[in-house]
Amino acid sequence: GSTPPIVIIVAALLPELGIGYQGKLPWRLSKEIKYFRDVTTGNKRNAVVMGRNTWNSIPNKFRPLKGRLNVVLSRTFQNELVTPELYHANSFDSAIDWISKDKAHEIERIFVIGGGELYNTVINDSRTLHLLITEIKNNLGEEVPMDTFLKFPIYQQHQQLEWKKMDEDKLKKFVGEDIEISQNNIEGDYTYDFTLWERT
Ligand SMILES: COc1ccc(Oc2cccc3nc(N)nc(N)c23)cc1
Repeated sequence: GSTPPIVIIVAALLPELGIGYQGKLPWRLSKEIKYFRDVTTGNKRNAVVMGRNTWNSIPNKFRPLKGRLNVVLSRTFQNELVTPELYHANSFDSAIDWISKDKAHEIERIFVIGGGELYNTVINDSRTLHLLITEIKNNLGEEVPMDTFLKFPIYQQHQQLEWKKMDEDKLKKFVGEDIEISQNNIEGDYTYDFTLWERT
């Protein structure tokens, strides 16, 4: 069957595009987590694809992420449906192939949810057409400890940009009208905006 749209969803600290420190998110932004849960859950069944380290750092009681087909990638996995909510795959391609063939689950969207290694591979996959990036800024301009960064070629001015940031109307249409989109959100030391980027 045809492959459902592949969407990267990530929250990153500008300008370096930091996303983590020692396997954890450096911030706790409650409205942002609600946005992540609501967008990836959606109204029809979606898949969330993640690397093994990301899966292992989700507390047991919160995994699999509920209401979504969880797909975990590891080079040492056999390709197998472990439970109706959990698929193991040994590559991104074999995961996409299985999801595309799997009629039982009619997946609407495939969300890539981390971590860094998977993000930096999937951004270069021509099948990835949408990025949902929560752009975070630190209000105090202080250094936030980070050790994982997005290598996304989208903020460079000089090169012919293949990625374009869409306006808020397109973001609202993409995530669905029942998702509350507020901008310039302030929580603790951070201010953040929800953005949608499309490959031209
Ligand atoms: C440690 O496991 C996980 C780490 C990160 C993760 O993804 C997210 C968690 C919380 C909020 C998130 N927000 C956005 N915009 N994107 C993600 N991928 C998020 C999901 C699981």
